[in-house]
Amino acid sequence: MSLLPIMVRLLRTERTLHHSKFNYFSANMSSSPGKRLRVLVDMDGVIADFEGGFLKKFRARYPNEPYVTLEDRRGFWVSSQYGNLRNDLCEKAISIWESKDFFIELEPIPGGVQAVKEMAKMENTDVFICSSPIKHYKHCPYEKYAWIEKHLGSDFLELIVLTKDKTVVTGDILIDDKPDIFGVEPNPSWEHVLFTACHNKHVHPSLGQRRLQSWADDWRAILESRRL
Ligand SMILES: Cc1cn([C@H]2C[C@H](O)[C@@H](COP(=O)(O)O)O2)c(=O)[nH]c1=O
Ligand SMILES: [Mg+2]
Repeated sequence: MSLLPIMVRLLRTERTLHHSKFNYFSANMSSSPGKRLRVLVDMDGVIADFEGGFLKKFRARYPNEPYVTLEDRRGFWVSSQYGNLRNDLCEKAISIWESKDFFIELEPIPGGVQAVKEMAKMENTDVFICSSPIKHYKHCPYEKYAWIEKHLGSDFLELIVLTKDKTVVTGDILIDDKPDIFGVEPNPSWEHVLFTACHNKHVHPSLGQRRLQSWADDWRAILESRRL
């Protein structure tokens, strides 16, 4: 087993602690009520129900094929779990999210839209939607923009970051359902708060990693803790 991912996580945790200590002292010294915060919010699995939308469309298109219930989902990659079920199911799974209307028709995750709107109105707070598009770009990027406009409003069209590599985006917090987020930047500026989803419920958080169980959970407290 490679020790590299563990060492990277340890370094990130150390960096997070260092940041919070630094911010604590600087906040106290300046008697400032708190620093300006930049929050990055993921789309799929955080505000848009990718898993529910996928399962519904997979069962409708392939009614005679086996499928994985949301209860039995394990691991971030749906395509891998379906491929493990039977080789050809990997391609069939991919065909679902490569289809027109897949992304635009995703249902909002309960409480997500309201929370993001509220967050964006908070004083000293900048919110960006940070999402990874698929490489099959015919529909996905367009539909991600359309989804944001439909559910969050046109003002949020200014606040979208589409990237395969979230480590190059700077921010204080990244709320994301993917347990391992790596890229070219070994020390991303953000603290990754893991948003609970069917596929990561059983994942043990890495050292010091915080979770947001749902949008009913205390996301405001998590934001405020980074402001100190
Ligand atoms: C589960 C799964 C997802 N994808 C794609 C679909 C989305 O465009 C991204 C995930 O984006 P996020 O910003 O990290 O939420 O990944 C995929 O290609 N294969 C999969 O199995
Ligand atoms: Mg996601």
